[in-house]
Amino acid sequence: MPDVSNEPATHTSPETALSETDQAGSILETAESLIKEPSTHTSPKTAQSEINQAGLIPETVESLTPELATHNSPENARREINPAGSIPETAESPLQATNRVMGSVPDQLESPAANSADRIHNLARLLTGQLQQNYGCCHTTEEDEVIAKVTYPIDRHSLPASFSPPLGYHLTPKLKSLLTQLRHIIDGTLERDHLTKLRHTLNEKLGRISGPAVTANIDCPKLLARLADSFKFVNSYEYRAGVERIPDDSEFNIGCPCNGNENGCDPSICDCLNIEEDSDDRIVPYQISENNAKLIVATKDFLRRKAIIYECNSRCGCSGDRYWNHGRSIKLEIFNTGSRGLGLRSPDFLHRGQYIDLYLGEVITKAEAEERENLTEGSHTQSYLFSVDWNIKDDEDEDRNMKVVDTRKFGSATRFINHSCNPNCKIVPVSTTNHADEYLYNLTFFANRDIAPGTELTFDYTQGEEHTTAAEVDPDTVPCLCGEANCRGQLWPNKRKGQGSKS
Ligand SMILES: C[S@@+](CC[C@H](N)C(=O)[O-])C[C@H]1O[C@@H](n2cnc3c(N)ncnc32)[C@H](O)[C@@H]1O
Repeated sequence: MPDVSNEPATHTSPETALSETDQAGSILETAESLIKEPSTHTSPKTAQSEINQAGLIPETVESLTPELATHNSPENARREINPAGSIPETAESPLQATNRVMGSVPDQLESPAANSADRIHNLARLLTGQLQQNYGCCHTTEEDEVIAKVTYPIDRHSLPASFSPPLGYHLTPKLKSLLTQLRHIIDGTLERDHLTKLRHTLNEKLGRISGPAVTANIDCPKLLARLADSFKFVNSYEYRAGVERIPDDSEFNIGCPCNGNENGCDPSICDCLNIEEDSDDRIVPYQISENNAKLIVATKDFLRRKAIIYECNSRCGCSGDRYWNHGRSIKLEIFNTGSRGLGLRSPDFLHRGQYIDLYLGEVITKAEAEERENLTEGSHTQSYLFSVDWNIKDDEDEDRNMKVVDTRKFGSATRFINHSCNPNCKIVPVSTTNHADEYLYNLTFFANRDIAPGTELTFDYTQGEEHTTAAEVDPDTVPCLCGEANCRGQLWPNKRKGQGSKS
């Protein structure tokens, strides 16, 4: 690594000089082509007028380059900065001179009026002028090319490969500083360009979700990249190999005998009205919302129960249009919660019992879920598996028939719903068009209380299971950061990572 500092050791230590050089790496690369040309192409005078043309520097070139002020030819300039020669003695120290010179540059470069492309362009021109002054090189055509490259960088790799001053020359502190600034500005621009691209990609993906708008408000580049690059939003289940399904036209797929009147199905005969687990109660799960006559919501009583909904459908005597709110009717926003990764909220007011959305993703077999879980075990703490196990009776049944919804790579917006020990949503199993397929149904979110706009939506990942107490926290399990007064301290008991279970 060459010594790139011509300052006395007291001003720039070798370590600092080296690290500055490293920092300026890609700028040095950018500037390489500037110094390949012989010194005859552009005189210092031309350089000065070009720099002034750029509208950057109110002062003269001489005032910006005091070490050159007394020299009119590149020859002299070369001798001046040649390490073999001596730095002329002036009234001020080299550091003072550098500070004085550099002091005026950042102000202009940081002008809030200038956008990043302008700033790069201006800085590149300034840098070009400085290189011309110091090394007496720079061909206008080549300069234009370099300016074009740094002004409109497509990516880091489009910049030239390396830069070093001509043999026997050192970079002045001012040039080093300019190069470093250019590097920072280019880096900032590349990052902003990258973020803009990611946002665009993500917005396109979000735009393909059916129903009211789903938006993303994500400031963290890493989270944004994860979502834009490696996640696909889906509007229905994605069935994977080995998942067996009973066809919709199966003879076992029958509807209720109700002929449907304005009171809905008859609880005494309706086969769709669900039967609560461990009871013979037939429950009517819906009612018209007390606060919004146009809204059908899950009843308060139903939200307290552990039950599945068999929704009436086209095979029913009532023609299936009575109880159900078909499709999502609220807007959603994915946002960065900070400590718990991404989360979900709605800008709309949600009424207690209001249908929110489905939990969609890849439908896989239990064996496949175990394989996927083993593959990711230990590499992260996030889990996106939800068991569809409402009708599973025993271990054998589970091994043979249980399906799991995996939302790690494919999913709906609800896959961003985080856990809370005091949740405002509930996930309910809902069988819709195919009541015959007892091993496959929808996982459906409802508001279990009124929810103000902008409130994070949460549900209990161990809903329906026995809960541990805060005193029983397993230090090896995923700690819960819901922040509620009744927080149990962990997401899943006993190191369990899968979050799904019977509701
Ligand atoms: C289904 S994802 C929820 C979305 C997730 N936050 C993300 O950024 O993709 C479940 C994961 O979110 C995180 N998480 C959810 N609720 C949490 C909580 N209360 N405390 C800590 N982490 C939580 C855990 O990493 C968990 O494995």
